[in-house]
Amino acid sequence: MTAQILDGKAISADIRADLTQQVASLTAQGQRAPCLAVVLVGDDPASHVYVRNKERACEQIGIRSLPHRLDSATAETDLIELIDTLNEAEDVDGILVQLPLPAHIDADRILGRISPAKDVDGFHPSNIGRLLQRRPGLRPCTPYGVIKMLERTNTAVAGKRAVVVGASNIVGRPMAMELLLANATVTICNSKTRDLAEEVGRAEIVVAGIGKPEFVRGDWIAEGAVVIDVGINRLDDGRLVGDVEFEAAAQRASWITPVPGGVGPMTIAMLMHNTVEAYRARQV
Ligand SMILES: NC(=O)C1=CN([C@@H]2O[C@H](COP(=O)(O)OP(=O)(O)OC[C@H]3O[C@@H](n4cnc5c(N)ncnc54)[C@H](OP(=O)(O)O)[C@@H]3O)[C@@H](O)[C@H]2O)C=CC1
Ligand SMILES: Nc1nc(=O)c2c([nH]1)NC[C@@H]1CN(c3ccc(C(=O)N[C@@H](CCC(=O)O)C(=O)O)cc3)C=[N+]21
Ligand SMILES: [Mg+2]
Repeated sequence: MTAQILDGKAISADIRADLTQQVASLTAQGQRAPCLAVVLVGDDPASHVYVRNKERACEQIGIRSLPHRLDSATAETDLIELIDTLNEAEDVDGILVQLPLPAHIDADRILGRISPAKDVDGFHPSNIGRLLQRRPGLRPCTPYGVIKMLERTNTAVAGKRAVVVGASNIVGRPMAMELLLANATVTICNSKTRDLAEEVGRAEIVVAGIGKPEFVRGDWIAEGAVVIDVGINRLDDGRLVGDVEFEAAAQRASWITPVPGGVGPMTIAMLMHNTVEAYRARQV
């Protein structure tokens, strides 16, 4: 089998076009535009690129973006003060604090300080708990985007054996919860998993998010599996590759996401979706 490409760039463009229309009809009714505050601490070059991409997506859709670029030496107390101000601001709908934060700042404390109603990343313990309990809330963008991509394959997730490789708070764990919510039978692997090849080989859906270039070998993939690659790894030669050995995996998979142009653009589209959702929820 040779895989069909799950084109995150195209799917995210559809989602963004839909949001553009929604925002246009809100503003045509005389309502203010939704607003996303983006907080960036320090000068990590990759973070600056991501934040610029988010601002560009906002602009395209008609969401107002409110950037806060802070010095790497910013005190945790000052960052908390900024979060509190944004939490209180009537005209701010979403707050995103770009990760990673400098080592002297406790990221969990910061993420936990964001009002759950404005937590468009879906990282607040309250929103994670809501996802766990199948209650409505803001859903983490990357796993939510993966679910939207799976919908495009027109294959049911319910009843499928899904294997998530990676168990971080922002990718693997919420991804596993999303798949469970969609009634898959879910296995979560981590760095202590004894036989990763065997676990992956049983999967009808594989989601890889570990941050190790091409770590998941193509010959581990079961014939006909759907392969979702969340990994973004910049190689020394400047190339961007995923966590899956793409060419070899594509020989066996039914569907596969490329890197770049796969999950990454979906994450940004779902961030925009969450911002509009947070806006609507705050209007009533
Ligand atoms: N496309 C997108 O929009 C996004 C992409 N990413 C990318 O996804 C990747 C993962 O990011 P993130 O979750 O933040 O990374 P973390 O480093 O926080 O987590 C990595 C996870 O992978 C697990 N892991 C590491 N090595 C192995 C192994 N050999 N076998 C099985 N599991 C392993 C770790 O296990 P343990 O728990 O035991 O330590 C951990 O749970 C990165 O490449 C990142 O750039 C991240 C966010 C969004
Ligand atoms: N609070 C917070 N929320 C996040 O969602 C968050 C974060 N912090 N910190 C970093 C990670 C990573 N992440 C990506 C989003 C889009 C692409 C993306 O669009 N990638 C393009 C390529 C971009 C490039 O060329 O480098 C693609 O895959 O096609 C990648 C990675 C969001 N993250
Ligand atoms: Mg830290």
